[in-house]
Amino acid sequence: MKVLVTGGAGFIGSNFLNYMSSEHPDDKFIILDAMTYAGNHKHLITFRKNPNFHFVKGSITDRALLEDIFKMGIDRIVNFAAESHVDRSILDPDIFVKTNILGTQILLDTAKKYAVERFLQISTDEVYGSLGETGLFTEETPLAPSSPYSASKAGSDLLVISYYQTYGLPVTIIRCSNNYGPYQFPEKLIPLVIMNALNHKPLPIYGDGLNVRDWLYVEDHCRAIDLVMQKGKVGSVYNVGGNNEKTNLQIVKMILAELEKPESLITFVKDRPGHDRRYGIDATKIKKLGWQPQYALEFGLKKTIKWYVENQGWVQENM
Ligand SMILES: Cc1cn([C@H]2C[C@H](O)[C@@H](COP(=O)(O)OP(=O)(O)O[C@H]3O[C@H](C)C(=O)[C@H](O)[C@H]3O)O2)c(=O)[nH]c1=O
Repeated sequence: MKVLVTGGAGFIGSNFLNYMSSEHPDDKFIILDAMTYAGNHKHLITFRKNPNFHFVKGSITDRALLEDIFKMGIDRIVNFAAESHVDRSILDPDIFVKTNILGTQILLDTAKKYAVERFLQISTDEVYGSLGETGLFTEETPLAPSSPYSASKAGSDLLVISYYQTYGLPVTIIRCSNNYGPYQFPEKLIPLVIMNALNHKPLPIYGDGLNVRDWLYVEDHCRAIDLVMQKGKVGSVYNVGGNNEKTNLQIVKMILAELEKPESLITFVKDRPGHDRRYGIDATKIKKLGWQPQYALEFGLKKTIKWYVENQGWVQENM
C-alpha cells in the first residue's frame, strides 16, 4: 500500500505517521509538506531514517509537483495539509482560502486523474459552527462555520463531496474535535498554556473562559483515521470526538494543578471575534465501526504535559 500523507510534518500528520509506521510496517508513505511555520523540522530526520518514508517539500497547491508525486503510484491519500489556527485566520484569511480550499481542489483533481483507491479528508467539528448548552454535532448537522478557518474547511469538505457526487472519486471525510498531544504548535490552547506556565508567563483566556471544547488525545484520532481508511464507507462522513467536554478554564486549571503553578497566572483578555461557544461530538457512527477512545483526558493531559516539560528547550527554540 502506498499512502500519500499531505501535511505529514504537522501536528496530527506526524503523529499519524508515527502511529502508522508501527501499525502497518509494510506500507509506504509519501509525505508532502510545505514546511510552513507549523511544519516540524525535527520530523524530517525521522522521515529520512525510515526506508518506508519518502519526503517531498511542497504545497498541495502545486499541481505540477502533485503530478510528479502521483506518477510514483499512490493508492490512498490522507489530506492533513491545512492552515489550522482560528486566530491567524481572523488576521489573515487569504492563505486559508488558498491552501484549504484551492489546495484541496487541486489535490482532488489530481487524485481523480490518477484514479486513487481512497481520498480521506481530515476535517474538523468547527465546520458545524457553535452549539448551545445542549445537543451534539452529528454527521447530519448543517454546516454553519463561524471563522474564516472553519469556513475554508467547510468549503474544502463540500468540494470533497462534490468530487464524489460528480466524478465518483472514492472519498471519505473525518470531522474531529479538538486534538491535543505531543508536537502541537504552542499557539493552540493546551501547548500555549503549558509553555507559558512553565515560564511563569500570563495565560491569556479569551472572554469568560467558559467556552467548551471536546478534547481528544491525538493518538485516538490517528486510530480513528486508520480504521476509517480500512472500513469507512465511501462518500460518508465520520465524526470523531472524545466525549471530554471541558470549559477552557477547567482545562487551564487542570494544567496548572499538574505543573503545580498558581492560578494567578490566568489572565482574562478580550474575546476572540465570532468565538464559538461550545463544540460537542456524537461519535456513534464511528463507534459502530469499532472505534473507542483509549485515553482518558486526565491521562492524556499528563502524558502531554510530561512531553512538553521534557522537550521544553527544544520547543522554545524550534516551535
Ligand atoms: C489560543 C487560545 C485559545 N483560547 C480559547 C479559544 C477556544 O475556545 C479554545 C481552544 O482554542 P484553540 O485555538 O486551541 O482551538 P479552537 O479554536 O477550538 O480550534 C482547534 O480545534 C479545532 C477542532 C480545529 O479544527 C482547529 O484547527 C484547532 O485550532 O481556547 C484562549 O482562551 N486563549 C488562547 O490563547
